[in-house]
Amino acid sequence: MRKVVLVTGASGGLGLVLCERLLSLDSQVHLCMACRNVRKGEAARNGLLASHADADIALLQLDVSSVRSVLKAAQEFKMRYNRLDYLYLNAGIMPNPKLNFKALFKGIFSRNVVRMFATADGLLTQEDRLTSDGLQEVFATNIFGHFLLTRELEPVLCQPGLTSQLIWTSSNNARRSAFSLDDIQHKKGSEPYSSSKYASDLLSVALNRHYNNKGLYSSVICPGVVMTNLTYGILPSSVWTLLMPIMWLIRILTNTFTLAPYNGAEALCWLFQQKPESLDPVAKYHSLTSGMGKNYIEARKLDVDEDMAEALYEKLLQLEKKMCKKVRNEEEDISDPGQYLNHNDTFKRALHL
Ligand SMILES: NC(=O)C1=CN([C@@H]2O[C@H](COP(=O)(O)OP(=O)(O)OC[C@H]3O[C@@H](n4cnc5c(N)ncnc54)[C@H](OP(=O)(O)O)[C@@H]3O)[C@@H](O)[C@H]2O)C=CC1
Ligand SMILES: CC(C)=CCC[C@@H](C)[C@H]1CC[C@H]2C3=C(CC[C@]12C)[C@@]1(C)CCC(=O)C[C@@H]1CC3
Repeated sequence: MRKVVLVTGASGGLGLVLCERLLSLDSQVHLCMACRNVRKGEAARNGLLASHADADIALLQLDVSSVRSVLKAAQEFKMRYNRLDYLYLNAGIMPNPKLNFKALFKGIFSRNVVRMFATADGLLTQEDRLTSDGLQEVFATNIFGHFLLTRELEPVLCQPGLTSQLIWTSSNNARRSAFSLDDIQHKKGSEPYSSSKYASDLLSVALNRHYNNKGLYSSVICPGVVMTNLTYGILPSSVWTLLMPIMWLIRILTNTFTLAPYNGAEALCWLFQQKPESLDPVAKYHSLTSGMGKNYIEARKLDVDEDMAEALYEKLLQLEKKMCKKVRNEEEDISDPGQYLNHNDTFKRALHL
């Protein structure tokens, strides 16, 4: 049976390279590229068709940070396909990153240098903002939109007698101390990215608990440090040009500097080829590249506990209920113009007109 695959954030970076690699692994796949920017999506699709002329590649307009867009895209997907075998939850943002140069300089001369380059612990902060739904944008994009998408796609993901996979693009930058159950959106801190990536690790564990019995399996991967728009946004391009030779040297020191998106996508592709039942529900699958440029995968235990995962899952369910109600109420208001006439009548009566 031909597999159906949906990739979020497919217009560039890791998502686009993943699409290319999936088509090379399985030319029969039905590939659906979910992109927020239709023009960019079309350009990406045309690029793929240039090298895979017979491939079945569809586009789906999706802004994961918008509740309305997620609900609409899920509806559209369910009208087009009756099942989904792989859902890659890959779109992600790290807005307005600030690099702490003092910490970087100190770290280079410390015993923790390798760890610092692998995880960026203590090196990065971001400035978050609110979406039009009133959610923190990093949380809405990296976590909540994907959670909602998964829930809305449950009917096509959980088909009797079939298994399916959710694959989250997490990060080495996921850090327990950046996340708080009392502030899951990270309204109060300055590391929303670390918080959201830790939340994805927790959520994957909880989803396994709730959905494995329905044939749905969730995994998280870390692509390593990859040169994409997300990383280029951290420093001015002239600085990156100067740093690139050093970045290649660092690869000898740490296998997490995968650098090329092709290498970073290794774990994403590896999971595509695995039986979901054989995967470890509490592992993170790392794409690694040796100093000689060889790609390989390593599974490392997640730093999560089940109770915390469950508590986050419950909070997300509550938020889902609240946000969907809000959006559906707003839609009813728009589709029932009569009520504005009624408001108008009440207004006129009040003025004795
Ligand atoms: N690069 C790295 O070193 C690492 C990256 N990651 C993770 O990998 C994933 C992919 O990032 P990467 O390829 O590096 O970064 P890019 O910035 O190159 O790509 C991000 C993709 O996500 C899309 N996207 C962003 N916001 C939204 C949104 N609201 N709705 C829909 N799509 C959206 C972008 O679309 P558009 O083209 O419209 O901007 C783009 O296609 C992210 O989750 C990131 O956190 C994890 C660890 C390391
Ligand atoms: C001397 C030298 C090479 C300085 C540059 C250092 C930093 C720009 C990098 C050191 C660790 C990197 C890192 C990321 C981005 C680039 C660094 C901060 C990520 C945050 C990118 C996105 C992730 O999800 C995790 C990465 C962890 C490590």
